[in-house]
Amino acid sequence: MPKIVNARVIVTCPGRNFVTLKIECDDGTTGVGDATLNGRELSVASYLTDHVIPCLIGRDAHRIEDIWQYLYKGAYWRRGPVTMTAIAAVDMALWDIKGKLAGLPVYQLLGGASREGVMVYGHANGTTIEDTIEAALDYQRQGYKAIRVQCGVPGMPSTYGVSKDRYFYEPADADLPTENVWSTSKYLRIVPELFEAARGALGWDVHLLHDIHHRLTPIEAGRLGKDLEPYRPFWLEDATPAENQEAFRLIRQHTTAPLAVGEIFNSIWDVKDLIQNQLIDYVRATVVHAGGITHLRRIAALADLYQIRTGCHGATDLSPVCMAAALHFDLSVPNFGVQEYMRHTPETDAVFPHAYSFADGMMHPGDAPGLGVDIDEELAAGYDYKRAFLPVNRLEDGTMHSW
Ligand SMILES: O=C(O)C(=O)C[C@H](O)[C@H](O)CO
Ligand SMILES: [Mg+2]
Repeated sequence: MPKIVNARVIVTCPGRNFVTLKIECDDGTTGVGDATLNGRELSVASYLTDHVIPCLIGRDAHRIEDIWQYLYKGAYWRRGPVTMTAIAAVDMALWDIKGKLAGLPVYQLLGGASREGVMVYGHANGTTIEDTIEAALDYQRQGYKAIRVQCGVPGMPSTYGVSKDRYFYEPADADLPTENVWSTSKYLRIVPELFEAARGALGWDVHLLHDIHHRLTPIEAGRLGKDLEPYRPFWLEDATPAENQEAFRLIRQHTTAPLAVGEIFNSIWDVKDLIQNQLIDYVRATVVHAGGITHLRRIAALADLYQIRTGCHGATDLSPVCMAAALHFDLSVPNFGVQEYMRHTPETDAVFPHAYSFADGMMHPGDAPGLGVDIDEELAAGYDYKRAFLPVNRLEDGTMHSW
């Protein structure tokens, strides 16, 4: 048996913070797992170092399911983003080790490829509709088959999804939370105009996506869905906060726009009612925040019964280790829908050398044994952790709102 003899957490900041778990077996085989929780990074680092790693030493690295159950049930305190991100990191690292020992890429261990490649969507954004369309045309020229469109809201100094850089979006931008301002009525006016312009410029052969980022009430989301229906959106994401899964029923009653939700979900219980009542079309839970490949497969299997497809979160705060794990998952599950791909900076890519690749709107995890990704520890050591927070959001009168 490959016995776990060592595990350590590596915190690095090649442009943004990443937390990585590296597990080592007695034969020298190592595996890596992403443990990054944006804006709360050190809590997961501590959870792993202080409470998980001591329990891993001496265990059989092949027993992925048993270790998952041990960490989930054994903590007594179940679920939550910190716990589930820590479990995910262990799970990813163990799949990586199993693949390396088998001499196979992880997707082969998950049942093999169910498709030739993984369709990804890129992020087109700009302060104005014109800038956003220009960015979207650039993505279309690069071969993207699916593009998320977000633009600034006139009268608002900043808007979610609009970045300073064309390709790299970093919302965790300050060592104390930046304060944004939000107006639902102004937002609801601009988005249909954006979609009309996007269809006019890009045509109908490209999928258009949009992220509402938890800001609307269910009935406001129903209104927006209706307004966007003529432009055939691929999905509307995070229309309303999802703590109350029932809220999506009201949106569903008013629009046929497909609904996606789940990037902040951490377990199957967050999405169970949404799936079983067929209130959504895409589940956005991803490997790092939802308990690893082992747990995400369980979520996908439940979703598949109800013809709901996957659409994993893939923003830049999910490290290339998570991206690799997500691509193995995406390639193998029968009910894959789309994968988000917000590319990492060259500094990040250098710290995490990886086998995955992009061509013609599709990605592939590559055929290196394991996850096909590693961390260059020497390079990582050159980038010290830098405290960073996600923004907070207020209405124009100062009331706190969801960011
Ligand atoms: O990529 C998306 O759809 C997001 O909503 C990005 C999130 O704001 C980001 O990952 C938060 O850390
Ligand atoms: Mg989102």
